[in-house]
Amino acid sequence: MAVVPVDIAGRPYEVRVAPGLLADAGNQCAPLLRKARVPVVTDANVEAAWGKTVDAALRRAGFEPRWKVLPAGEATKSWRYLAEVVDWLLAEEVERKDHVLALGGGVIGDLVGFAASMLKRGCRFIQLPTTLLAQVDSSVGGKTAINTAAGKNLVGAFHQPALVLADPLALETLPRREVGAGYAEVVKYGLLGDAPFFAWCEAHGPALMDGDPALREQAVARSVQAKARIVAQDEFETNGLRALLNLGHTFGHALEAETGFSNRLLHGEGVALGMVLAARYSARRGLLAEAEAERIPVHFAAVGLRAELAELGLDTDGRGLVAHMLHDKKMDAGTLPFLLLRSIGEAFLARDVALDDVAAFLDEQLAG
Ligand SMILES: NC(=O)c1ccc[n+]([C@@H]2O[C@H](COP(=O)([O-])OP(=O)(O)OC[C@H]3O[C@@H](n4cnc5c(N)ncnc54)[C@H](O)[C@@H]3O)[C@@H](O)[C@H]2O)c1
Ligand SMILES: O=C(O)C(=O)C[C@@H](O)[C@H](O)[C@H](O)COP(=O)(O)O
Ligand SMILES: [Zn+2]
Repeated sequence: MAVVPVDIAGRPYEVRVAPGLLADAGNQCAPLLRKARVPVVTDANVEAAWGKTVDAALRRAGFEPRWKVLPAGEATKSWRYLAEVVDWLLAEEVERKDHVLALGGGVIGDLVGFAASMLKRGCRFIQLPTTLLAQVDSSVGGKTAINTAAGKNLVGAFHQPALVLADPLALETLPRREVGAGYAEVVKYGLLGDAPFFAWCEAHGPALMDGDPALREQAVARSVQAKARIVAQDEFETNGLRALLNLGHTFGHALEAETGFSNRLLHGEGVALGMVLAARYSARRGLLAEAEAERIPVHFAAVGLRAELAELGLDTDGRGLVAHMLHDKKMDAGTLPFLLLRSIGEAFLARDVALDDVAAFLDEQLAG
């Protein structure tokens, strides 16, 4: 088992990565659980695929799981389901020192983490991530949120989990499209700070996508190590380091908003397109060699991820996409810092980007 410590000051925790962790969830969580009754929140797809396994694991360890099953999909990260989860946790008489289990992808993790952050001014929670995206990114680092009509993740809190159990076996039931979305966030770690890891992705990405369990486990462990290093040094995204994890997200979140947070574009798919756009925009400004920038869409195409904005068939223009960006949480006194690339493996926050220029660039990309 790989154990990655996340050294957050005052609230350190472990990310454990190993096949079979879901089937052993009761024993893994037992030292943290104070009562027989254990609240578990999940979505309908995950319940169908892994509910019995986790239920049996908890019962074998002497617990009585209580289940709340939500609809699957991004629309669940909303005021409506936040209220529903909080009311349910209150009805279950969850106390501050209790732990809520979040079993699912980033949608469940973000929603349950946010609910836990506000329940009785903060109770504990454990992440049991079941998507590649959640295992490599969303279950670690304590960003929790819901979406609102104004945009992505606009209401939320920093609230760290007490433990993360990443079981690569969970990925065996995950649809290929969802694996691709999670893989985009894996590639992100290479692009933002680890050129050899991007080269590893170029070499192994197609086999990873095809299901190679050893490669998936390596990708999860290496991604979590990268994220843990960053969030331990900048938990609240204040010193510029954690902002690097937002590479591709200003473009990506605008695309998600434009497509209505729907199945038309998954978060990771938006991030993949967003990283291509960030790289090409960096090249347009003379910061990055064009040939380097083009390695990114070539790699995404090789693993079956859409890499061309024009292929999304959006009915908008550059200004329309830039309008969504004005809600970005990086906005600072009316200017929007952008994550750009100096090379593959070196992202940085540029504070001199004019939104009119971004809109003009996006018009070109939309036209293909
Ligand atoms: N907090 C963070 O740091 C952070 C980081 C990255 C992304 N996110 C957020 O995460 C969300 C996306 O997460 P996601 O990609 O995991 O999506 P998701 O939670 O919607 O899961 C994707 C789909 O896969 C299904 N599923 C999950 N696990 C499964 C399994 N093992 N077998 C079969 N089906 C399974 C789900 O029911 C869903 O239909 C977005 O809202 C994004 O903003 C947050
Ligand atoms: O953990 C972080 O920090 C990230 O930025 C990880 C991103 O992959 C994730 O999508 C995050 O939710 C985006 O952050 P936001 O602050 O722009 O909502
Ligand atoms: Zn993301």
